[in-house]
Amino acid sequence: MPSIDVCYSPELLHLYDLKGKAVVAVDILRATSTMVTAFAHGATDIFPVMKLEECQAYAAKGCLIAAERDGVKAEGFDLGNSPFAYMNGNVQGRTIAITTTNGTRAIHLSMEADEIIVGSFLNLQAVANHLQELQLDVLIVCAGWKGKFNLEDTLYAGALVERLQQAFSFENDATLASLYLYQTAKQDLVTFLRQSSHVRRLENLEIHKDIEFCLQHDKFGVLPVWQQDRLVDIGVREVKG
Ligand SMILES: O=C(O)[C@H](CS(=O)(=O)O)OP(=O)(O)O
Ligand SMILES: [Mg+2]
Repeated sequence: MPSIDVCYSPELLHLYDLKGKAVVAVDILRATSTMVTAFAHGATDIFPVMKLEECQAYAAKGCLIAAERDGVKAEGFDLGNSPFAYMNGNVQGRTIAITTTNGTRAIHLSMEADEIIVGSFLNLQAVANHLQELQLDVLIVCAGWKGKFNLEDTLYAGALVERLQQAFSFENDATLASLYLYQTAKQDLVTFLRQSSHVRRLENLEIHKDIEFCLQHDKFGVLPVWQQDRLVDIGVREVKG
């Protein structure tokens, strides 16, 4: 039986051997939720990049360029990090280059894995189904915030563990803790996260609509995976609304 484990921060990745594993990179608020939303609305591929200048250079290649710093769209970019900015037909058939504070970094630091999958509550079951087919050991990599633990990515880890617990073994405290946290909070994730650092940090930016959106389960069947130098969607292209 393959195993499942949770890494609470990209800064802890040096403790794990990623070879032979499938990594699920997660940044619920909001980078991976936004990437999943972009694919669900027709984006063809996504380049997650670390630096603003690197991202800007993709404009010359015909890409839409997206950047978030301090929770807001960086100046001179087409898009920020709100999923709602990707829903009005503007990303249909387009390639996107994106850089955010935490999510794109988590993806880049996971490059040694055999497979990198982008997870969010929005495509929770699509990820769970894929992992059951793959039969690789799984490491859920929480993007956290600037190297620190966060609640929202841990809740997602617990939700994925709950869906996979019959088919995967887990004998580590990180996985158990994420599962227990999710089971405590799942009746009302929005209320549970009210005191979280992300909600408090970005409260003035009025992103409550984004938070409620990103906490919806199984809205999309998309399955972004890393292929060669970019993310592509190998899931079911179905927008439920
Ligand atoms: O845009 C977001 O929601 C966050 C902003 S912050 O760094 O958590 O303040 O970025 P992300 O890379 O999606 O975590
Ligand atoms: Mg985040």
